[in-house]
Amino acid sequence: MQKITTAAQMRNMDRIAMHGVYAMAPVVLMENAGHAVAERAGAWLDGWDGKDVVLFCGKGNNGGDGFVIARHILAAGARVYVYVLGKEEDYSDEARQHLHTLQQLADEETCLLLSAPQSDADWQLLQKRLLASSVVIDAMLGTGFHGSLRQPLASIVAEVNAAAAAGAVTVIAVDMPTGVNSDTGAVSNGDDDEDGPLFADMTVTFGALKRGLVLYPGRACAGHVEVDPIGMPGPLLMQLEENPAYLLQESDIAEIVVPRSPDSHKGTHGTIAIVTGSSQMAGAALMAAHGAVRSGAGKVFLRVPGATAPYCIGVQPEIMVRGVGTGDHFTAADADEIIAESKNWSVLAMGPGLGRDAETKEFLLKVLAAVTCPVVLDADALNLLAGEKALIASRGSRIIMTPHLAEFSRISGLSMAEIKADPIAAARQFASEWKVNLVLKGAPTLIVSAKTGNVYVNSTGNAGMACGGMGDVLTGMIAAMIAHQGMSDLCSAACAGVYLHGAAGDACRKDHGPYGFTPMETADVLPQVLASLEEDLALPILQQPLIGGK
Ligand SMILES: NC(=O)C1=CN([C@@H]2O[C@H](COP(=O)(O)OP(=O)(O)OC[C@H]3O[C@@H](n4cnc5c(N)ncnc54)[C@H](O)[C@@H]3O)[C@@H](O)[C@H]2O)[C@@H](O)CC1
Ligand SMILES: [K+]
Repeated sequence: MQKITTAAQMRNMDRIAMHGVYAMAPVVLMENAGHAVAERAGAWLDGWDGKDVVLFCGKGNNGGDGFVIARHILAAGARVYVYVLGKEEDYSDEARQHLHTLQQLADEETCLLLSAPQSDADWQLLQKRLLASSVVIDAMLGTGFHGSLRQPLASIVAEVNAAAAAGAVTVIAVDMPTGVNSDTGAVSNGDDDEDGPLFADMTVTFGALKRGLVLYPGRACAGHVEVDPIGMPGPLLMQLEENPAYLLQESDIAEIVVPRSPDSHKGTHGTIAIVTGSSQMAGAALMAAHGAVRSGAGKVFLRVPGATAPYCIGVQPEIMVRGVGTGDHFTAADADEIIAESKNWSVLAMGPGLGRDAETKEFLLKVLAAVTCPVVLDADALNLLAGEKALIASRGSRIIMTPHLAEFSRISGLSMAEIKADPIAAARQFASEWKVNLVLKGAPTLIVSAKTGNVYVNSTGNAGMACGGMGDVLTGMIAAMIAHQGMSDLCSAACAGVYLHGAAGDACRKDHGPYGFTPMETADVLPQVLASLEEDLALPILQQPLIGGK
């Protein structure tokens, strides 16, 4: 599983690598970092031979990495213009040492060392060089960046972005794209194009992923990301255990969503109860139930308020629908019937289209206090339970809450700005206080384990999924995953549901276009997504075809 770190954790790791028992020379770590970029970017670009490269080296250690890169790509046949943006005397010892080595290689033909542009003529020359080159390497700022870009970096970044937009160059970022905060993903100058961040085609990052490479808006600046261990001692990388966060990838999901046993039956795959809806919003209930059906649930029961039932019965034959009571929303009087039935359920999901009537809150409180199966809470259930931390916490981590950002703001009491400043910390804090597994829906969606506090950052999904009903489908999918054969805990089920939901959205984007595909269509491609997940897995021996087939 790919770990995600903060700048402070990286600095700590660097410090132990250099000054602890490992006693690695700083100059060696920097050499490894620069060499890793030359190698990985070279492989990605089909080699350096004959390429004209413009390389910008900032005044910190990110710039020092740049001096190493210059030496390696020169040896590999590139012609390189190196802009040295810091003063020699201000560089760290290791960066200055690499600059000295590079200075010995400088000539007029293949390696030109230049200082920061000052006059109009300098800027015009820089523009010309950018347009005439094929690759730009950004070694201006890495994990040391914060705030908004100062000059001359802001103007250089604007020139690089303009050259890239003109289709002239491929942009490689070293460790972080310049202008992206490595801890938060915040970018220089927010939405303003002026003084904004650099947009890279590829980023080679060191040691571990940085949060700013997986959180938006920074993630959109990074392009293709590769992580290189740069020779850090293995135990140090393993030690990044404090407040760990991980990127969820296909290989992680393939490990938890294992193929079904060939002798399984519908009882093996769970009885999923979706208890939700109101007459105004019957569709939300149906979409949640459909999400569960398409995720392979053994049986799906939909329980809706009595007056809502006529809109749901017969819509989809595989969903077993029944009305409870006679109203158009649930009330406390409906709770006993649900509690009695729940003894046969593997999981209960509530919230989509539930409505926010005070009587429905009484129903929810009564049901939650009595049922013993795991519960998924979404949408209006979250709004109604906003002040009920003690009741939720008393359920012993048997709940998954799935708020989007606005719902999360309402229940946590945090402002949007506070959440966006550090979503990973906000999500982790909430899961710990409420003792729940949390799915904080957004771009990207974060999942927090109630048991461990580990945070998982989803890597699938796209903006086409930003439409009503997608969350309802997700609720049903997560509920079905809880009952999936071999699923070890609620957090794993939440991770699987979120990842597969995003992957299904990505498949729809590919098939239908960037947006306009529906939540029901998204649920419908799930079997194909599961098929691609199983492709690389060996089939259990009994499932291998005996005759023919592949
Ligand atoms: N031993 C280490 O610490 C290693 C560090 N490495 C590299 O070193 C980088 C971190 O080095 P540093 O801590 O020197 O930081 P950076 O090189 O990322 O940046 C530091 C400089 O950025 C300036 N700065 C900050 N915000 C700015 C803004 N808004 N506008 C303009 N300038 C701004 C600061 O004044 C400082 O001079 C990593 O990203 C990585 O590339 C690698 O060499 C691997 C080893
Ligand atoms: K950089």
